[in-house]
Amino acid sequence: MVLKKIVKMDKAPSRPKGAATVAPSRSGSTQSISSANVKVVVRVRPLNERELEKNSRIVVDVVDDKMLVFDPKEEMRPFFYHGVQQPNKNLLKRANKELQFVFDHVCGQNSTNKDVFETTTKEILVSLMEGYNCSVFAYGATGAGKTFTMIGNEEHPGITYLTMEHLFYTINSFEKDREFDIGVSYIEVYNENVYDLLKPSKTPLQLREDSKYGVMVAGLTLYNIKTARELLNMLENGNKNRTQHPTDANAESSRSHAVFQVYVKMRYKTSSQLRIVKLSMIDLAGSERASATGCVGDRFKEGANINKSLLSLGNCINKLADGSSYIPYRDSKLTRLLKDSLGGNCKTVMIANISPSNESYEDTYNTLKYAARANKIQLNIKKNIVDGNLRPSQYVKINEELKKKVKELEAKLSLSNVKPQIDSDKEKMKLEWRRRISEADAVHSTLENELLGLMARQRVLALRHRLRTRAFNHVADLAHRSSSEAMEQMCTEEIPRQERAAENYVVKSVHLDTKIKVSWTKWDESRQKIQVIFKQALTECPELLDFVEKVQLQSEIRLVRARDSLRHKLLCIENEEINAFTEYVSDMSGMLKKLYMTLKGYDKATPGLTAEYLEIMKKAKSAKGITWSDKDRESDAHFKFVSNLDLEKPTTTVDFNTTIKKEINTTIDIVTDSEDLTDIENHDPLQSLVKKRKGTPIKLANNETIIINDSLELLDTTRNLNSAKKIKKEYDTGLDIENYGAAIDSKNLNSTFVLTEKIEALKKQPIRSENIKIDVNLPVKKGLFDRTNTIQRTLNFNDKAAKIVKPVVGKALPLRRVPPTMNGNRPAPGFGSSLSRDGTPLQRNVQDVNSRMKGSDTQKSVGYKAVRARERVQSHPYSRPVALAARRQ
Ligand SMILES: Nc1ncnc2c1ncn2[C@@H]1O[C@H](COP(=O)(O)OP(=O)(O)OP(=O)(O)O)[C@@H](O)[C@H]1O
Repeated sequence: MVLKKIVKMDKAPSRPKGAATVAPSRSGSTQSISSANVKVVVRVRPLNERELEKNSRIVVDVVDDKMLVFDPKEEMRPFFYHGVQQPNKNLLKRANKELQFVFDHVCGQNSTNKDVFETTTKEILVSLMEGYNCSVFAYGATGAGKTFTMIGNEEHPGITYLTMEHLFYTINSFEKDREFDIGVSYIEVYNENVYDLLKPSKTPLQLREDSKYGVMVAGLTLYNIKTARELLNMLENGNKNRTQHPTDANAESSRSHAVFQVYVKMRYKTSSQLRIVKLSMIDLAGSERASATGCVGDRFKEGANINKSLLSLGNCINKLADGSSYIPYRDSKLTRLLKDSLGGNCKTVMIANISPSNESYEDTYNTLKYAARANKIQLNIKKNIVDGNLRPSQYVKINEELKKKVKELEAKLSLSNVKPQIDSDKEKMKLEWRRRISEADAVHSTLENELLGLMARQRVLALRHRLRTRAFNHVADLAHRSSSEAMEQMCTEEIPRQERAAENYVVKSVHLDTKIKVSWTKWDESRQKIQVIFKQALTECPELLDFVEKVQLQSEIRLVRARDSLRHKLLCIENEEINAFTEYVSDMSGMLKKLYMTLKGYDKATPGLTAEYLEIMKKAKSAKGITWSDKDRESDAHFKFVSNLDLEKPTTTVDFNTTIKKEINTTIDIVTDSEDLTDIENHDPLQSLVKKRKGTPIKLANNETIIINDSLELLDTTRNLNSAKKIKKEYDTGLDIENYGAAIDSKNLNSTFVLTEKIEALKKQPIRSENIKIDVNLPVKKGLFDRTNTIQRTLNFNDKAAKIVKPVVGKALPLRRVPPTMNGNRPAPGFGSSLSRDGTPLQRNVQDVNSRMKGSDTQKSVGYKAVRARERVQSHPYSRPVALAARRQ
């Protein structure tokens, strides 16, 4: 099959910079084939018969496969003058040039075409199959062996045949995934004209250059061949058509440039992608000087054109090697034809053929210089490594040293190849640390969430109990001395319920405290463990800092979220409480107004009462709703406790109570009976922390009366139960409520004592449900153990050294009804007066109790009997006057 005319050249892919293979040379120089895109191989042919006959001096010394020395120094032969050996050299002898050349490869006189093929086109076939255009030039003077190298003969086929043979072999190996078409052409450029050697014609072919199709030879015939054998005949026939004329240098001197081109069309079976690459093998005309041919006329003109095109080729190669942007392809037909086969994406091999004989001294020298220009980059390398004064024998030594160095470099290179392994080891280590950190963090976060959950429960429980206690206070206050029904309900329902609640609270608190302690210990251990892991990880992989910080940040976020959640919960509870409290206060104020108006209607509103009422109105006005002072909140230890989640110090309820104790140095106000009890303001230094309220007078065994200084802010079961206890006592004994203080036994002062004992007992028992041992080291509270987030009160009733702290407002101090005076005069009855409503003079019970304690049992019994329950009701400041009641009856 004949492929006609136009062959579209695919743009071959550009070769990546520095992707060339670097091979050590025997001379120790290192060369990069692709660095200049031109590989230069020098082939030295053997001496021909004529040269042998002339006993020509060898002017080319091939040192190794990379290096040759042109015109090497000769061994000094003894020089005799008039039969006497002269110490100086032969002055008649021309000085040797001794030029060292290093090329990509040097083929010596004994090298075969096969050897040349191995070092030239075999390599570039790989590039051809990858899609690069390739060119091989045979350059040299006439008779230097160009045609022998390119075409050869039957016995020694040239590299064109060997290349095609190998090409077919390569194609076979690619046939699985590609389809190939091989087209060949054989043309010559003679006197700047192009002729088809396979289809001889006297009419030269025209070169066409198209932006789309590149350089084309119009009318050129491409022959499709299937085997290398077909090529041999083709080449033989083509060569016959080649312009040859005998010259002085060569009887069959080629006077034209023969260009053999192989077009390889590859179609990829999978993608149907088509690619056409071109291999050009050019047997150049002899490069000798025109004068050397001894030709004149047409032959001289041939030589001039040959030189012109070779000069042009040399210029293009030089420019390409220099990286110039402008390449003078248009200077000759040859370069125009080979435009797409030189430089750029093309791989070029120049085979410089030389004769070793001094007969061709100038031509050889010129060829070597030409080849060296083409191999410019390599020449620069040569200058660095070659000492001009070295003898060939020394090159062997240098060669060995350089080989050693190359081995070292290769070893280093292989070491550098280990780096990715090291990197991957580092990556592995990083991953391992990440895994360990993540695992430790997962465990830690679970423990942390558990701990935070328990602490939040503890806070919610404390707040709920506090609010419950506050509510109980109000009920107790309302029931106290109000009515027998209320007192009965208080004793039978409220007090037992509150006691049960207090007990439950204690159990739950202790239980939670214990769980928190256990959980915190685990959390703390895990925290220490993860800190160690962080430290180790950062020591070994500092790059993990970001990851570690991220994990730490996540932990902080967990804490912040837990705090938020707790505060939200507390806020909801307090909000409900505020609503209920607001309603309660509203009802209270309505009731207060009714009572005041009733008293006023009966003209019983005393100025004191009126002033007090007005004061309350004033406060209500300024209150503008319920305010929660920030200042008060800040100083409120309970508030601090419930609203904070401090993982560093997981305060237990017990710890919290201890803290309160430290903060508020609990004082028991022990007052002696005083006339000023009603009027004296409480100036307790702790007033900023706690609001004082009316105390409850208690008669002690040593005749002293104490008043427990209760705090509204630190509402506690103690006070409530004290209050409730009073009610209970009064109710159970039926004693006069105005003298109940004297009847209270200090041993049963309040039920908190009983609760304290129960707590102690609880502590000694294991908690069955959770199977967690209660920490027996919990601080043992003496006296009135505060299990209800209240002040711990320690009362030592036998302590004679008990200090009188201060008197407390004594408005509510019960007054004892005293018998009428002998003269029957009674003080004016009324609220706050020393007279009862029926006019019976009233006396501070403290004094009365004191006197009774000092008196006989009979006196005591008389004192108790003096007040009856009915009178007690009537003596209530808000009860209706007897006279009025009697009138109604
Ligand atoms: N390496 C070689 N081994 C043996 N003989 C060789 C070798 N090189 C060349 N010759 C012989 O030298 C002679 C000249 O060789 P050749 O024709 O190849 O020179 P040429 O460079 O092509 O000359 P021209 O440019 O004039 O065509 C031939 O007879 C060839 O057989």
